[in-house]
Amino acid sequence: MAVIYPAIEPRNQEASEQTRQHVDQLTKPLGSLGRLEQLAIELAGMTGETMPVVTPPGVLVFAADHGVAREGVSAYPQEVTAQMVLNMIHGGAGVNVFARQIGAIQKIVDVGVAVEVEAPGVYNKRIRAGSGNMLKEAAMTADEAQRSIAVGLEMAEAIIGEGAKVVIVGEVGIGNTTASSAILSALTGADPEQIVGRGTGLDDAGWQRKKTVVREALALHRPDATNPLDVLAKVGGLEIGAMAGAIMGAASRRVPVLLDGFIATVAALLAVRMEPLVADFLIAGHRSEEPGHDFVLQALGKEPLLSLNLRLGEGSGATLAFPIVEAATRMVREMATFASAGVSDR
Ligand SMILES: Cc1cc2ncn([C@H]3O[C@H](COP(=O)(O)O)[C@@H](O)[C@H]3O)c2cc1C
Ligand SMILES: O=C(O)c1cccnc1
Repeated sequence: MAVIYPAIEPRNQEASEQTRQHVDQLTKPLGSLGRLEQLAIELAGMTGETMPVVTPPGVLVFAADHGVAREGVSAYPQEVTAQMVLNMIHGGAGVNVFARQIGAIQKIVDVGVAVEVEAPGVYNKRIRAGSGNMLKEAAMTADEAQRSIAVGLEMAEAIIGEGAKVVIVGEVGIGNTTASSAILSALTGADPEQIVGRGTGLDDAGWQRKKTVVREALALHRPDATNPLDVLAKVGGLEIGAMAGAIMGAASRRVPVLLDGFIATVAALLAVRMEPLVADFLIAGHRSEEPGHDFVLQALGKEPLLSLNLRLGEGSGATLAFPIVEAATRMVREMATFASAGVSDR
């Protein structure tokens, strides 16, 4: 299968400029709403609407397992992935709580959990029963990597078709901070020593082991930094490919993407390396505790909205940041101007 990447248009500069002029007429000292003003101007460029609407948001959670989990690189066992998928179907995961709070459309997609979770409500897009152990073999074939991207593209279309005006991508997959770290090292040349973190909470010995696993997997496969698909196939993960596809799909529909933590942001970097204009549609939701997150945010040139010491994933940090994004659009639509309110301008 050869996945065809959708065309992506840059931001609409005229819409941004009109929104900038409107924001400067609102009843507040010039520039006093700081980054909220910048956010409104960026949202106008992304959507092409001078008064953008971001409700309802859509949350896509992609789930898959990782062969590398067998190397003791997570504080939790692999069964947790399937168990958390079931928990999400019942609405009990962190992301579900915060997604309900913001009135989000939610979808949970199985791209390759080790043991199939048969529950109504799970989108079955299984490509294989977990990726290969990157320490011994490629995580996926090139074909499987392309199929994972296609799943993301399809799910972005589905949630946008149901009305989502912002897309949040989340994930669950024990071992996926190892895969994300390997992708980030492969794409940027970052030293694993600097970007590999403790994930779910590894102790010192586990953390050292995880760094060694990433270093050895990269030495074994030598992924081509200029070929994001090669990187995804060799040291990536099924849900990470799907997240990259969904991010690309949203960007192609001019729907802003609100990024979650380390894993989602690494998926965004993959998407940007595939189609650079994707970067125009990204908003960084929060800064995760995972040390590689700061590194990948810098690579993308994005400053996060929140810094709450989160290290959960699932899309949780992005759902928490959403009210700020919504506030930026309400500021544009609902605040009075100096003229309309009869307030003296300077
Ligand atoms: C109960 C539980 C719920 C989670 N929700 C997200 N993650 C997060 O932790 C995992 C990645 O960390 P590592 O690479 O260390 O395995 C992923 O499942 C991610 O979504 C969870 C992890 C656990 C244990
Ligand atoms: O930042 C994240 O996305 C993250 C960090 C730790 C564990 N799972 C996810």
